[in-house]
Amino acid sequence: MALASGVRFAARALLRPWALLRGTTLGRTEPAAGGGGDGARRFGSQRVLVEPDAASGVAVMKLRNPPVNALSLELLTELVISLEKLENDKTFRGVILTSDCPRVFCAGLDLTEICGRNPAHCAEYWKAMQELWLRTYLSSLVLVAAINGACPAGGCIIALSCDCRVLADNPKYRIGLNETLLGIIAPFWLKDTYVNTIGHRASEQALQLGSLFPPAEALQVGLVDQVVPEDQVQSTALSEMARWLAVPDHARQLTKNMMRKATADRLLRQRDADTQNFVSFVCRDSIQKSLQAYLEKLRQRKG
Ligand SMILES: CCCCC/C=C\C/C=C\C=C\CC(=O)SCCNC(=O)CCNC(=O)[C@H](O)C(C)(C)COP(=O)(O)OP(=O)(O)OC[C@H]1O[C@@H](n2cnc3c(N)ncnc32)[C@H](O)[C@@H]1OP(=O)(O)O
Repeated sequence: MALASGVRFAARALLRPWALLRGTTLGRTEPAAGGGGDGARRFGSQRVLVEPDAASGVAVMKLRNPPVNALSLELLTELVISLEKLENDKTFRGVILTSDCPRVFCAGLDLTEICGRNPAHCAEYWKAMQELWLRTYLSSLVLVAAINGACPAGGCIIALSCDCRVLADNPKYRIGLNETLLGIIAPFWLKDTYVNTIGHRASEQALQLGSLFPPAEALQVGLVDQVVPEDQVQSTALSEMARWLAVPDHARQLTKNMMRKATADRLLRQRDADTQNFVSFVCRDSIQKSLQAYLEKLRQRKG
């Protein structure tokens, strides 16, 4: 009951994002720990914490959906709204995207959103996923992913939509698109994003094998730009940000658009068909069974 109303609330907000601003902490600012002036005030929502620094024009956006930052409908909605809010505020030129959950950047799709759900819910969920990807991939802001934990599947896609990726050097923090291992297929726009980042041959191999790369291999294949000790992820992300912000915004933004527009347009042209494909695929009995089995395996793995 509570979940159903939460989902309806999130869905309404996706259509009318400002609806979510009422009755939540989103849009409300509060002093950041140890902060004083306007530049140190933070805002956010239940699942996304935003720490803006007006002086530098950089905000740190933290995913906070424990235990593993699975991309629930609510988290997707709140991420889109928080990003939009920063984009509309001309004070900000860059965002560092990171996790507030220990050891996990983002576990990808929230499998409970597509297991045992009706087609209408799966469609609504997938549209929210498309929306987040389009918003991040085409964002006018510089986005740096400070990857401080495991980063499979949908988590990897969020990181790949950023302009630059810094990964903590921990063998448990693997990154990649592992969909095939769940018996599902990455949609074409995830595949395109992969190819745009690591090239065709490497993507062909990694996608079919469902490879999750440990840090050194992720660096070697070009999936991330830097691998650094865990306690240096944030500072390195800030240094990267400074490098990107040294470029005039208009030139960088137009260049980003030139590089990414064709890929995004491909999804924009076939958004409804992509949604229908997704829904008919995940609602198949055989796919539902393999998703259930995968979730069960994850639950049993514990302890
Ligand atoms: C022909 C047309 C084709 C059209 C397209 C069709 C399909 C496209 C489809 C999809 C694209 C999919 C992309 C995805 O993102 S799928 C999700 C893939 N994610 C994973 O495989 C990650 C799974 N999780 C993990 O490996 C680990 O949890 C992780 C390494 C992230 C963290 O490990 P840790 O040991 O810290 O935590 P756990 O004990 O494993 O988990 C805690 C808790 O969280 C639950 N959980 C984990 N991941 C998910 C998830 N993705 N969704 C929902 N719930 C998750 C886990 O079950 C535990 O729950 P509980 O036991 O505490 O109840």
